[in-house]
Amino acid sequence: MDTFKGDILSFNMEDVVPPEFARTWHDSTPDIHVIGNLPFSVSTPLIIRWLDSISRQSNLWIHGRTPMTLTFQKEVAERIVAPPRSEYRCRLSVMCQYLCHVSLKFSIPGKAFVPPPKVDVGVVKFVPRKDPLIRQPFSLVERINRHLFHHANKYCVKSLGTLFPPDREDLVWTVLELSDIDSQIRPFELTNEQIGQLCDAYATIIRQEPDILTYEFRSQKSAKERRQKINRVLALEQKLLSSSHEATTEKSDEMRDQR
Ligand SMILES: C[S@@+](CC[C@H](N)C(=O)[O-])C[C@H]1O[C@@H](n2cnc3c(N)ncnc32)[C@H](O)[C@@H]1O
Repeated sequence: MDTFKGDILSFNMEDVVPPEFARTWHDSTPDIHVIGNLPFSVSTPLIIRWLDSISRQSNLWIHGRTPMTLTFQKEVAERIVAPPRSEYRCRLSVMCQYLCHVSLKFSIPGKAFVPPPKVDVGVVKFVPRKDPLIRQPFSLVERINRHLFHHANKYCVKSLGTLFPPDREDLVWTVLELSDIDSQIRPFELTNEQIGQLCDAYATIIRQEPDILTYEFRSQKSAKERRQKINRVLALEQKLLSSSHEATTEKSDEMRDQR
């Protein structure tokens, strides 16, 4: 049996598989199974990378819909499989579920490991879907979900507002109209299919107005915060200058009086 050593985050598994195991995407799953007892620090970034590969049918998934069974911190496993309206529903739920059938197979108590982690472990099986539930590029789906779940419990209209510049609020209403989504539904209540409709509507808008894709709410927000901070420093400087000016004036008045 061959052994490979390396960083799993950058390891390309494409050449590990003998060609006779390869299947086409729409065939049944190949006789290959990825099994990993992952360190918690690696599991989430790794699954995101592998989901990106699944969406492109690259890396190991060039050989077909290879399933995976992987360990996660129990709470992360709950998030991965969380249905709409669940308290665990988040960006990770949608990113995993739109590309894969996911199931929480079982949990392992932390004390079963040596050394025991402080939390329990959830074992999740992923089987790539023949047809993804959302037919848009992974980066676009990722962007929509990042914005949507930034305010998972507020009305959708608020989360969607962060996708567009403040003077283009009209586009929020266009997205809602095109996707036929109620502005008062909350992101954690949305089904994967509804999120797909939002992604399609957003894709339609950026085809017409590509600049919108580069709008970053966070950098706008931090630019605004930076401006506010600079203004506060300038105001403080001004205050210090005027109080030292007052002190100098008082002192020269005092000296004049003494003279
Ligand atoms: C939870 S332990 C599992 C050990 C063993 N595979 C088992 O099942 O008992 C995770 C292992 O992943 C290794 N590891 C951590 N980061 C890694 C990375 N980026 N690439 C590959 N291995 C990594 C750690 O050194 C550790 O041995």
